[in-house]
Amino acid sequence: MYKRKIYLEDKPRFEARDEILAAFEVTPEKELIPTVDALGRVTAEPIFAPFSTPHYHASAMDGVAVVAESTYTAHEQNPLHLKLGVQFVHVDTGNAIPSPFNAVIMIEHVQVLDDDTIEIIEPATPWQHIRPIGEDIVQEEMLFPQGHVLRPADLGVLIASGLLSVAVVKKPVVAVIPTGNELVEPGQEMAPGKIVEFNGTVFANFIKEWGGEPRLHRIVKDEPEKIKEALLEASETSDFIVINAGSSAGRKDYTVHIIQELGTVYTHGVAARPGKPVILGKINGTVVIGVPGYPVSAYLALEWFARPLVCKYLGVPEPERQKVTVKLGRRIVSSMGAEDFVRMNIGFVNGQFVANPLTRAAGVTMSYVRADGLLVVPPDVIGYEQGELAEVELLRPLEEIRNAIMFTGSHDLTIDLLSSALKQVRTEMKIVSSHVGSMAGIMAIRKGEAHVAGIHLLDPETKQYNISYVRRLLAGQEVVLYPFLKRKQGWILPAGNPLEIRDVRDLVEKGANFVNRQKGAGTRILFDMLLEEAGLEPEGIAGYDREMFSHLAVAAEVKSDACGAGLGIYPAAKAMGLEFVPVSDEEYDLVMTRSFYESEQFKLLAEIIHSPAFKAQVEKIGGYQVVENAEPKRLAEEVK
Ligand SMILES: Nc1nc2c(c(=O)[nH]1)N[C@H]1C(S)=C(S)[C@@H](COP(=O)(O)OP(=O)(O)OC[C@H]3O[C@@H](n4cnc5c(N)ncnc54)[C@H](O)[C@@H]3O)O[C@H]1N2
Ligand code: MOO
Repeated sequence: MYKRKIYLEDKPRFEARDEILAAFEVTPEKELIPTVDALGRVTAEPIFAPFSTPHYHASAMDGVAVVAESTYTAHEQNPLHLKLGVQFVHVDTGNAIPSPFNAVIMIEHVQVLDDDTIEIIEPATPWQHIRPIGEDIVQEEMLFPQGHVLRPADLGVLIASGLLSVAVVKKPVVAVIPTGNELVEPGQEMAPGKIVEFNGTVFANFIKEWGGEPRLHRIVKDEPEKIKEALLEASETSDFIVINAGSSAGRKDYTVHIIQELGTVYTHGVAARPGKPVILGKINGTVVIGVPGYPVSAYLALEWFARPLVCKYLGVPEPERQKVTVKLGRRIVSSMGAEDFVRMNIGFVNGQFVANPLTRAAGVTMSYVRADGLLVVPPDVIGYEQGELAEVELLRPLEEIRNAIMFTGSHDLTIDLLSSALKQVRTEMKIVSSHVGSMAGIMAIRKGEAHVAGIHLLDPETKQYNISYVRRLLAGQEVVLYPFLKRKQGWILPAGNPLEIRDVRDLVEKGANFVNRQKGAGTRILFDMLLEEAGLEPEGIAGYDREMFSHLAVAAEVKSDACGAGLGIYPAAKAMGLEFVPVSDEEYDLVMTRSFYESEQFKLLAEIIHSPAFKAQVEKIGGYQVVENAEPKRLAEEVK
């Protein structure tokens, strides 16, 4: 029985990395492979040209080959006539130049008088339009040094030089061992408590991308003997080992003890999050990296420690990510003494890169998938204020980020449809959305942190949507309120509407359990207005204080209670198979700066919004209508 290990170290990441790199004693092997398959491979030795290219004097143009010295008298006033086979021959591009000829005249500069006579009015200079032997490659020249990563054009040079096979560094074999009793192989039945093993596939493909050769092991149970057996076997057959999960302080986290028993543990725990509980050690002369189970922690730890080993084996430098300075759209808090890796969405707004953090939960794979970049907060920094500038490492090409439309405010299903329709017509464009609610959306526009925000805010006094809020919160700014959708708000009720709820009074009279939305939500404002109009008090509503943060959460609550009732949008009721009784049409509009409104990007969006295909898609959801023929309101002009 192993004692549970409770305390992990907080070793600086680079210290841990240098130690494991030093412990990884490599003797890279060479292999001879066909040149046609050598893309991305690393040359194992310098490569020399066995012969020159071209290997003969070749014509560089279509024309005639002449002896330059015999053309010197040619002049406009003194045209020179040359005879075929004696004073000239015809040549095409690439043809060998026969002796004694030493120059080519382009066919355009030749007057053909008859089948075997031409006239020229300009002399040729020796070697004009001839590619001499070795113009491209000289015999014995070094084509590539050792450690060169072969690109498509490099393969061309090798083949042209007759080198049909090439000596490259063998790919390091990396054993990938997933562990855990809760794991099942992909495709197997997933009973509650079972998790499909997917980290292994991700690791294998990262390793492939970096130039290694992964060997994905089947799942190993959390049993010390099984883990030991897998590690020992892998230590014989691989250059290094990546073992996943069981790295922390849980009751079944044996890995660290096993590595200790079989060899040495250099590190257990680095000062970086997520990814902290990493294990670095060696058994049987083979380096082992124990990466945490949580996917995002795992991917980061793999990159910190496995990538340098692959690069060391191949003898290539570790690539660095492109960095860009961004303005932070939100405050970022970080722990003192440890690095924090924050996944960020990035957009290009008003000539500046703006970034917002995604969730920091290490189990949310989509946060890594959706991230445009990583903000690495150093150990001695406790965070950044909103609006501060910081440097972010990019996970996507800069162009992709530059072309993204930053959407914020209240989320709606139709924004995803809009995004995919946009991508269909302009492959380089996309919408990146962060959902912060209508009010925060308006503030983001005010601070120049997004291009466009979706809002639906009812003014209880004027009974109008959106305009009064925009006037108040964006006073004096050059913004446009663009009418977009009407969506049906209504009662969300158990299937068949057993309590026969028709209006707000019925909630009280028929004893329904209401499910409310959080303060500030558009739907909450609507409900309070309905109460006031009916002369009812919040205290009279059972469940008024039960607050949910989304339409779907309300619907889920209603589904679990035969007397439940909520207020929300139709698609939420439909998704849960519930009854929907319409109450009002809510106006969901877009607010944006005037410069974005006038941009090509928005013109394209507007075109899509009003296209028959998009309208049909939106109406198919149910409870939605695209607003037609309504004038966008330009706010600053109104104020002037
Ligand atoms: N008391 C403490 N508990 C934990 C600590 C700590 O310091 N003290 N650290 C936490 C941190 S941080 C992390 S990260 C995790 C690491 O846990 P393990 O490496 O022991 O991993 P497991 O608990 O076995 O798995 C966690 C989780 O990861 C998913 N998983 C695992 N393997 C796979 C796979 N092959 N494919 C897909 N997903 C996988 C799975 O959802 C597991 O539930 O520990 C914290 N706890
Ligand atoms: O630090 Mo753990 O590695 O968050 O997920």
